[in-house]
Amino acid sequence: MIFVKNGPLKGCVTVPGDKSISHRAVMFGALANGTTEITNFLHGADCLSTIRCFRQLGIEINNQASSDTVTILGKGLYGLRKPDQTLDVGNSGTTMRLISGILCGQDFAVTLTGDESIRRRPMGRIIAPLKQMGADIESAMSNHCAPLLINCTADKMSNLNDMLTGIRYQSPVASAQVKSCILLAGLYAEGETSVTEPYISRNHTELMLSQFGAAIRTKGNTVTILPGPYLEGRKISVPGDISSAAYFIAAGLMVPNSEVLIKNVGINPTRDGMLKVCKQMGADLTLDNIRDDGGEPVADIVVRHSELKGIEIGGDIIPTLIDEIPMISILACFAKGKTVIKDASELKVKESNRIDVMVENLTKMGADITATEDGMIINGGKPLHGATIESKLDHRIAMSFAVAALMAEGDTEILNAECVDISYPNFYTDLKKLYQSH
Ligand SMILES: O=C(O)C1=C[C@@H](OP(=O)(O)O)[C@@H](O)[C@H](O)C1
Ligand SMILES: C=C(OP(=O)(O)O)C(=O)O
Repeated sequence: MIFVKNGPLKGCVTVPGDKSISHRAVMFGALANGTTEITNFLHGADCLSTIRCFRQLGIEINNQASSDTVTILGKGLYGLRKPDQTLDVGNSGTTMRLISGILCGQDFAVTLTGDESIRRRPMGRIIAPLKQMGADIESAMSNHCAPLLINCTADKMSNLNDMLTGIRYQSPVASAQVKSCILLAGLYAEGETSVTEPYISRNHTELMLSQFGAAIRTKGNTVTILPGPYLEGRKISVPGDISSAAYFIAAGLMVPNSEVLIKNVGINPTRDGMLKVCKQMGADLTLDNIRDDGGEPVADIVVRHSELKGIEIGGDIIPTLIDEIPMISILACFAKGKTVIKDASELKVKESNRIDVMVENLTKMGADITATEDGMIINGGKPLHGATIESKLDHRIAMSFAVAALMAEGDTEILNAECVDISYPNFYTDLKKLYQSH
């Protein structure tokens, strides 16, 4: 797909539902008793993978493409059935890691796999704690990656009660997927299960599980859950995804004379690092109509073109903006001075190695950017020119460069641009509307 310099961006956009919250709503709805109705569900390929897996596990899910509402007929914590085939999570790390915690609590064996990218991503980070809980979970190729073989049938369990055992886990990484996986296994464990993280990662699991009736509490960086006994189906309204809003925030700030209103965006403080960073860089960015939507804070965001300055980004803010770093690194190319992004080595184990892929592609466009061990250094101010961009089938890379192209002289070609389907199927249409509507 070819993109050219364009702008200004004017008008209003409503981003689709939050990916993390959509996944969790399906999973917890399946484990609850009764009906769960999800509005503003994200119909991206990743969340559809979660729906497909839970259908294979015997859950009835009504999902009409014409409507944003999905209905789950939950069967309770012990209502899943053995699937006939291997479960395929597609490209979704969230599905793979969270479902593994749930499947370790089931009395049937199952194999989990996914696409080529998923089969390269590290699963040792969930295998180790799940094994500590007494689960029988293995990497099929013994390489700490998927396919995963899970067999926690009664005869395989080391615990005399045929159950998982609660653990106190000190996680080496700040990862909501690792944390959520262990907490979900904790629903099926004997005693308390707790996870302590080096920095707090997104807390949607904690907020939503508690609404479903789980006994879960947070103190500092530690979350503790008690087993079962009963989750109750409920209505869930999914806020717009701040990770999708990030592209319009950046485009509005970078392209001269732009003014964009982004409506109904989730601003949970464990996800809002991009807003803080933009402010610190000097952005003209305001939050209007701040409200609570079913336990998650939501706002409308107004951004106007701004002169930005480089800053240092690292430490506890990183998990709160981890998926926005590709976009932030492009923003830094248009800021005055130096931006240093550190403590972000997790970027290397996403859908692609997002440090290398950003540095490689931005260098092709003429940026002054260097990869470091745990991030990147960008000297802003060099004009960008069009280039051929390898998206590496990574949705966040494709979307980030579609925005960079608006500021680059000449054509920018993005290879495999359709991979945005993973989290934002209408992204290019929504972006175009903002610069073509006036
Ligand atoms: O829990 C989640 O929904 C997610 C957690 C993050 O991954 P990690 O837990 O690996 O940091 C994030 O990058 C991913 O897009 C979604
Ligand atoms: C890393 C991401 O997702 P996941 O880990 O679920 O594949 C993402 O959406 O940027």
